[in-house]
Order: sequence, then C-alpha cells, then structure tokens
Amino acid sequence: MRYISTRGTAPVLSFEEAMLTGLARDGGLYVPETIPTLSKDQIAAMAGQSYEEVAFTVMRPFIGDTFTDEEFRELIAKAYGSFGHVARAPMVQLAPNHFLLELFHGPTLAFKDFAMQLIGQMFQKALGRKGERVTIVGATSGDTGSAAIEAFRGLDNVDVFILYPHGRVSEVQRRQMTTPTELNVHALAVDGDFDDCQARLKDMFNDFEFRDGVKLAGVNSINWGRVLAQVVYYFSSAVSLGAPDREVSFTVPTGNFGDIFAGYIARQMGLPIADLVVATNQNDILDRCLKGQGYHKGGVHASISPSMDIQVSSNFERALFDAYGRDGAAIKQLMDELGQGGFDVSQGALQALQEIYHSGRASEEETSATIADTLKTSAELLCPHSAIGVKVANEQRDPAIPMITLATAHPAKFPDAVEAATGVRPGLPPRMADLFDRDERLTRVDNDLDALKTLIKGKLNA
Ligand SMILES: Cc1ncc(COP(=O)(O)O)c(C=O)c1O
Ligand SMILES: N[C@@H](CCOP(=O)(O)O)C(=O)O
Repeated sequence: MRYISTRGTAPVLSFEEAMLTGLARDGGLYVPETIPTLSKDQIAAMAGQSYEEVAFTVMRPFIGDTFTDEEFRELIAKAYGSFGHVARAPMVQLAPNHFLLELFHGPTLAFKDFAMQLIGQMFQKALGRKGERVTIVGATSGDTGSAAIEAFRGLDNVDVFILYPHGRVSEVQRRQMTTPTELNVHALAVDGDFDDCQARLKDMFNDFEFRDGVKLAGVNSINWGRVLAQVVYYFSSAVSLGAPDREVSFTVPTGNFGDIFAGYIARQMGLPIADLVVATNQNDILDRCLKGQGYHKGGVHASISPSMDIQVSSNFERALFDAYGRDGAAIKQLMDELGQGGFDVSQGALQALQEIYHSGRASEEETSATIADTLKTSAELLCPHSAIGVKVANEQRDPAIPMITLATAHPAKFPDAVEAATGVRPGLPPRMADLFDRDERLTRVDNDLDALKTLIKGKLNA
C-alpha cells in the first residue's frame, strides 16, 4: 500500500513513513493510492465480533508490512484495553431507526481516543525499533490535544507540544492537557483561535529546517493513521444494524472533516452507506460550501461546541482531492486561493461532493434545545457537539433507513453548556474526580511562528 499527497508532488511513501511524516512536504495530506475493498462476506463476518477483531480486518489492508499480523493485533488490544465499555463504541436508540453511537468511553472521553490510543502504540513500536526520537506538535480545539497528551505521556521516544487557543477550550479539556506531570508533554496556550494554531502547525511542517531539525511528527488528522482508525466504528456500528444486507446512514458533527472522511473511506471500502451527513455549528463554512456557496473564510465565532469552532477544515482537502479527480495541481491552486480568503468549487466537483455528503447546521439556541429535548424524549444527556449531530439528523433522515449519529464527546467535558440547557450538571467518571484539584502546567505564547519555534527548541534543549 502506497500513500500519495493531495498536492501531487511529495514523495510517495509507505504506511509507516506516512504515519511518521505527518504533513506531506508539498504541503498536502497523504491518502492511500487506492482504497482496498472488503467483500460482502468479509463485512458480514464482522457480526458478533469484538471491536478489536473488526479493527484488525478493516485496518490490515492499509498498513502494508509496517507490522506483522501478530504485532498489529497486540497493538490494537493494548489501544482499546483501557476503554470504559466492553463494546468500545456502544449504541443506544434515540427513536425508531435513529441510533446514537457513543464514542466517548475512552480515557479522555472523546472520539479522538479511538485513533490516538492506537497511534500512540504504533509510534512507540515503530520508533522503538528504529531507535529514533521525534517531536510531535499538535493543534487542538480541545479534544485532540487531551487525547494526544494522554496517549503519549511518559513514552520514551517522543516529546509532545500541543497548541490550543487560549480561553477557547472547556475547563475540563484544558485541565486534561495541563495537569499530566510527565515532562515529555507540554500544553501551549496560543493567543488566537484553533485556525491560528493549525496554521502555525502547518507553517512548522513547511519550514524544512525546523521540521528536520526537531524531527517533527504530527498526530492531528493530518496523519492518515488518525483517519484510518476512525473508519473502524463505521463498520462495527453498521454491521450491528444489519449491514451489509441493510443500508445505514450516518450524521457526523464536523469541524476538521476527519471523522466524516473516515465514513467516506468506509463507504469506498464497500460498507453500504446511504447518506453521510455533515453537521456543523454556527461556524458553518462546510455546510455553505456543500450547498454551493463556495469555500470562503469568515471569522471563527466562539460557541458552546468549542471543539468544532473551525473555519479552515484540514481534511476537506482530502475530499476535494477525490472530487477533483485526484488532480494535485488543482488542489494546490485551491489551497493557494484559500490562503487569500477562499475559493469556489467547480460545478463538476460540487456535484461529486453532493453525491456523497449532505449537510446541515445548528445555531447555539438549536443546540441547547436539542440537548434539552433529547434528555426529555430519550433520557440521553448529549454533549453540545453530539446535539448538533442529533438536530441535523432529525431534520435530514429518511425514516426508512437507520440513521447513526456520532456522539463525539461525553457531556461532562462541557458541563456548563449542558447544565444551562437542562439544569443537570454531568459529573466526571470517578477516575477523573480529582481533575480540578490537580496543579496545572502550561505556557502562554503569541500566535507567532518564530515565538513558537524558539519555545519548542528551548524546551527540547532544557
Ligand atoms: C467533540 C468533537 N466533536 C466533533 C469534532 C469534529 O470532528 P472532525 O474534526 O473530525 O470533523 C471534534 C473535533 O474535531 C470534537 O472534538
Ligand atoms: N476538534 C479537534 C480539532 C483538531 O482536529 P484533528 O482531528 O485534525 O486532530 C480537536 O479537538 O482538537
């Protein structure tokens, strides 16, 4: 299996190389050269299997000879062993033919744990045998950072720096990043929004002297391994509702487009998915674009679903790459235009996108109302991101086709928004009960590439 860049001019890499490289050297994102498919029988055989067995079947064709089967099974087992639910990704029913896929039973209570726990294991194995050390820099609107710090804290071969927007993540998210005591992990509070953090991260990857000097690696969904691990729960949930003999649809609360893109990959692999619905908050650039209004940046507005406060949606580049017939030069041109403020999508590419993705948005009021309604009608306490999914799914779903809405975080990560909507303050699980008593360690830093590079180099040399 070989990996190519969405901008067409970076070296073609193996899975291991793509995983450890992060952003392609031409500024693009790595994608598999071809998408392997699973037969109907292979998908049907997943019924009744453990999450770990499904994970092995789904991911194995993508990893080439990076790990032996035995090694890969062991890494998967270690990754999901710490999850708080035996099913790993259980489902509950909200209404006839509407299901909620709970992706928040991992160690940091968000869907990011599914990929990050595995990436942590894969990095450790791959770097350990090469005898190499890398510097991971990540950008977060709250959940990627906490999941990455949890997955990599204390590991031998990595130093981790997480850039988060100062004052724009929930207190639980911030404390998950700032309270671990292991000295190889660092939380950096940037004076800016998430788009600024992600832009500075990509600047670092595009600064080859810095990149090569610190051996930069990435664990955002820039990294193909992140997307790959998220493909698995599309299979496990669809099969439990009757796939491959029955079609299902998915609604996905969306920001950086990694999670919904994983759904698209599942569909390309042969999973019968009728609709893939993108659900955004008031930062609705993706909804507007998919409705034919072009991709034009506005400001990022802080919301009660802070993890989705994103305008420059990194993985949309992967979706555009396929919609433009895998024309790397066309994608480079669009991304250059995005740097100047935005671009219009060609008619053919828009049609290709609309054949795959539907979309909707939820305002702040609609998000709160959905949290309250869902508690009343289904006794389910939603986080604001999941509520956006449920609101959009309710509007768009075909009652004849099972709809699976992804619940991307535990409500206790966003207690203020949930309490304001319902009067109920969700509590953290007992293992995190002392989160608010722990000391915090963070560094404030300007939204400035040189300041960040100096800070990171200084900490590495300390
Ligand atoms: C809780 C939560 N929901 C949804 C999203 C959106 O996921 P994606 O960025 O993969 O679109 C994120 C962050 O990315 C998140 O943290
Ligand atoms: N919502 C994310 C934003 C980063 O997304 P990623 O999937 O590219 O890591 C977060 O919580 O940080």
